[in-house]
Amino acid sequence: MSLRKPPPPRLLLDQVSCMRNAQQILRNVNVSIHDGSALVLSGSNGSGKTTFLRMLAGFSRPSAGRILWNGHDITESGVFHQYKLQLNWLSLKDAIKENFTIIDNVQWFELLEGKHGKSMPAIELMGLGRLAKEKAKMLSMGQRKRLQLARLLAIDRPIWLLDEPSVALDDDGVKLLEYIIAEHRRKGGIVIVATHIPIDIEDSMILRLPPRFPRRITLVDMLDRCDIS
Ligand SMILES: Nc1ncnc2c1ncn2[C@@H]1O[C@H](COP(=O)(O)OP(=O)(O)OP(=O)(O)O)[C@@H](O)[C@H]1O
Repeated sequence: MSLRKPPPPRLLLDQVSCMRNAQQILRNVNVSIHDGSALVLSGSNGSGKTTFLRMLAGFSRPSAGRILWNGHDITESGVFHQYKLQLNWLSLKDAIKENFTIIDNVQWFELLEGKHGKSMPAIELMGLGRLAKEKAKMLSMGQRKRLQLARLLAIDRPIWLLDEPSVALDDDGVKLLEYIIAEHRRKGGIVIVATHIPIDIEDSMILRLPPRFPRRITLVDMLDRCDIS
């Protein structure tokens, strides 16, 4: 019998609640996330998936509870400085420079990381090798998503926060996405993904957020709805 203690979670959400626009979006969420694991956030439009990711990225604070990274509260400034360097954020806003080439769009981020040499292999893996010297403005939506994923690989940070990563990808693109997620986890990385479209992520934890209810009707709403003619 082994008496070795299990490792503490890399990320721990402890009774986390979150408000947005004066509405309660998340209530008392508890999740332990270990190296190599994946958390999938699902739920209808407006249920709070992006809000959840934004909170993990430190763009907003929990209204109650704590998010701990290596046992430290990420809202403490000394901790946040280190924590944010662990994050790789992919969102629908793609931050692609239209007049830069595809390779420059990736290398620019890699350079900011003080890294070198991963951009071209990442671009090739994502199937954009032949387009590397083209301007980004000529890319299709799916190719832009592939470019974002290449950037994710080139930057190579341990915690991936992915907001609808499969949107606009074709079947092969989704398979590549599933592959790079599996590889990242195999190396001990963490993946937290908000998605409507089913993605094949082995042994993932699933957090289904309940649908939002419309907020209470105010006097202004009622006046707006009055048909005064
Ligand atoms: N910029 C904002 N300011 C205030 N409230 C917002 C803002 N963006 C979203 N919300 C509100 O927060 C709630 C959760 O939105 P969120 O974007 O997190 O949902 P989601 O599950 O990611 O939705 P979708 O599936 O449509 O992407 C919604 O009720 C929405 O109206």
